[in-house]
Amino acid sequence: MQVVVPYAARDPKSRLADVLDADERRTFARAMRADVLDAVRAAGGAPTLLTTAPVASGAADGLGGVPVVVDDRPLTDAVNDALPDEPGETVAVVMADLALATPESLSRLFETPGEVAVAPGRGGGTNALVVRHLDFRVDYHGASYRDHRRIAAEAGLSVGVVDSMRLATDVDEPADLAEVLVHGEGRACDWLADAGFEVTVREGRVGVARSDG
Ligand SMILES: Nc1nc2c(ncn2[C@@H]2O[C@H](COP(=O)(O)OP(=O)(O)OP(=O)(O)O)[C@@H](O)[C@H]2O)c(=O)[nH]1
Ligand SMILES: C[C@H](OP(=O)(O)O)C(=O)O
Repeated sequence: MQVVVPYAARDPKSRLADVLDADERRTFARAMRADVLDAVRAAGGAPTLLTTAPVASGAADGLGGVPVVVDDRPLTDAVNDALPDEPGETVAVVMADLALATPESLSRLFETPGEVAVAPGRGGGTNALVVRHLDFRVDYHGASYRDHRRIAAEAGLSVGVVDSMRLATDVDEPADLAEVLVHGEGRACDWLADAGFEVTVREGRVGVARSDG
């Protein structure tokens, strides 16, 4: 399956600016991207990185052999350009900030039936999609899960939904780092631990703290 992995290269993960400086956010975003690319390949997908600006390619960043498309238009326009334009074509879209994605969770998405299959994100977004019909187009940001269901319904397309904690967890805000430390198995989790982040439990609630940052 062709899998488009969108990646904002210029100022990634700006909502983590309170806990990571700009260089750290770039490094952490690259680590998440590498985890996602590894998981896509292990699930049998053929990833293409859809990036807003050129990226250094190399095996160390999980980019060895991955085609890179540079498109600096807004996310929705760039993804729509990559969706099927021939009958019978299938294209998946998997965000580069799904640090908990595993081959198993992605395989479940890829196997979910429907002219459109959706992995909703916590907070109303759309973390991953499989598009098997020409008439579907994306509209990201805001409550995009609801918007994508409406767009599919208006086009008369069937929709499958995958219920997956791993695919629902996009890493946007500092609190999401706890999810990566608790459930992560890859480079993003390792990078956070090396940077001094650890899980805290205060008054029964899980959070993160940085010991040497
Ligand atoms: N190609 C492309 N990818 C994008 C764009 N904006 C976001 N992305 C990617 O889409 C996914 C979801 O992005 P968001 O969480 O909305 O944005 P972000 O830039 O990662 O983070 P914030 O700056 O905190 O909003 C991530 O994999 C981003 O790297 C864009 O304009 N073009
Ligand atoms: C791409 C966007 O991500 P968010 O800004 O919700 O993380 C969405 O899911 O529509």
